[in-house]
Amino acid sequence: MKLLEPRKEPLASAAAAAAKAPCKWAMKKKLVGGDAGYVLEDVPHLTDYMPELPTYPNPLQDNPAYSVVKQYFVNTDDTVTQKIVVRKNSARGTHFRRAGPRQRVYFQPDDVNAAIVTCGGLCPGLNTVIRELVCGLYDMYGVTSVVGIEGGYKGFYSRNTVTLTPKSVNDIHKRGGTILGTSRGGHDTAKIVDSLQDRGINQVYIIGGDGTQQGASVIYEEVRRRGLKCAVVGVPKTIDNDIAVIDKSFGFDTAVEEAQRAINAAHVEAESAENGIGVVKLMGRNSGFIAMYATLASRDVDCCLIPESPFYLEGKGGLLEFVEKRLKDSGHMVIVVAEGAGQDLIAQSMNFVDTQDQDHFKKKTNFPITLKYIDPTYMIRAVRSNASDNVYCTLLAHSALHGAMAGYSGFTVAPVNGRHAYIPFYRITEKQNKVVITDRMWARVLCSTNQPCFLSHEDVENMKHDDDERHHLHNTQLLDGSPAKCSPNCNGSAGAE
Ligand SMILES: Nc1ncnc2c1ncn2[C@@H]1O[C@H](COP(=O)(O)OP(=O)(O)O)[C@@H](O)[C@H]1O
Ligand SMILES: O=P(O)(O)OC[C@H]1O[C@](O)(COP(=O)(O)O)[C@@H](O)[C@@H]1O
Ligand SMILES: [Mg+2]
Repeated sequence: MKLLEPRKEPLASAAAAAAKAPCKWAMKKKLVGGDAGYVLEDVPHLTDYMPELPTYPNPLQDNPAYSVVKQYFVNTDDTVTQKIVVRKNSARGTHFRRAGPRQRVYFQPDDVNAAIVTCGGLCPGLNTVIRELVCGLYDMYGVTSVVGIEGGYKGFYSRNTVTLTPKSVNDIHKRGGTILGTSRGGHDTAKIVDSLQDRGINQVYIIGGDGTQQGASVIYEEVRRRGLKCAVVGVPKTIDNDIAVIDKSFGFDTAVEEAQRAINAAHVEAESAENGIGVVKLMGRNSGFIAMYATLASRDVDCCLIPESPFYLEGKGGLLEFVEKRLKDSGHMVIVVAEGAGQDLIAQSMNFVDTQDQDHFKKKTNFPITLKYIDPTYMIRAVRSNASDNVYCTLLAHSALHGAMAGYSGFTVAPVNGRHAYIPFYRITEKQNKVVITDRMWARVLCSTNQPCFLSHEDVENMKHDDDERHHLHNTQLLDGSPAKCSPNCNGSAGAE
């Protein structure tokens, strides 16, 4: 395999490209430079536009549960590195502010009026995040006013609020969905901020995916424009695990686990029939992470199809040829298809998956098959979250409310390389995370299924080149105007290995 030549001047060209096409966020970025190429992509703080705000001692220091903690509070200078793999001469690169409780807070418990809203599609763990926000605010900070907004963003101006107490949310983590309800579709930012003002809400926790976080970012801008003391905090949610920068989204583990049940059923059905094919359709309109991880976890899958990896049906090296070969070799097979995979092909030419058209396959291959199609799409996201997601959701909720109490606003919270961090909205909304099919993880899938990659050598080389270009263009501008240096081994894609 051809190795790529080391790039000669990636940093200079990246800086020049950025200068030519300044991103719409350039003015809003809060970047701080340090030694050896260190960059902090900081999040806004209420004091950015309300410099005189008073502070108070953090009530956590009097909490008996925390009395044994060696260091109660996160050092104000602590940051979390975005890139964990470095070389001897690497620039230190991008960092985010470390999440956690601060020594001084900007809200007194009695003054806090918090609101929680869930938006977008469902995801296991939504109720756990709600529960832990409520209990955390009550138990750690002595807050006693928390309301839920029903029905997503629109609920701010079309519904009454519901009072949330530790008692009312006590068991909700054992249920799927969201007790608050959710919605897609548009919303009116001005009306939402009017509602925050009218109700005296000064901390708002917004749980949702990329669309929701973009909405939260605009809400934050409006809150700031009006000069309100209101912390706007995003908690990222996506069943597809397609949010950039963060390690993993909550509910993803649960979804992959639930998908195993469908794959097992498909395997049993396929094994029991002559030339049995079990097809499982999983969520993932744009990103194939659920299909990829469910395939790797199962070991019963013969072929995994995801939106990021193009494939073709007929002819040499096509899917049908592979299916025929695998059936001849082992008498049955399991195919996992992410819903966005080969959309054009499936719609236009085959109806292989959607109509269970067994005659079609027979016509094409002269080969009798028994096809069983399982569609657990909504089942994998409607379940309650598993133990590991419950713990994850608890930490997310705690990190979120520590940030709000400490006066940060206009940020989202998530683990980056295992440590929770406060991330500016633009970093998680500017780009969707996708499976990189030139990374080792996808190779692991191909190895485990032994399926062809359905790509020519030339396609693979072109993709590698495109990835390389993208990674080196991922640069940024410091507050003093100088370009922050992207390190020579910047891999640019969160979660990639
Ligand atoms: N680009 C956007 N800018 C501002 N708000 C948005 C944007 N996209 C979606 N929203 C708001 O966020 C809500 C949820 O978005 P949606 O894309 O449906 O789900 P998700 O947050 O899971 O991606 C929508 O109801 C809409 O009001
Ligand atoms: O039917 P709905 O509610 O639009 O949801 C389906 C879609 O939402 C997704 O699950 C992604 O949503 P999130 O990333 O916001 O969780 C897609 O995979 C799927 O196509
Ligand atoms: Mg979305």
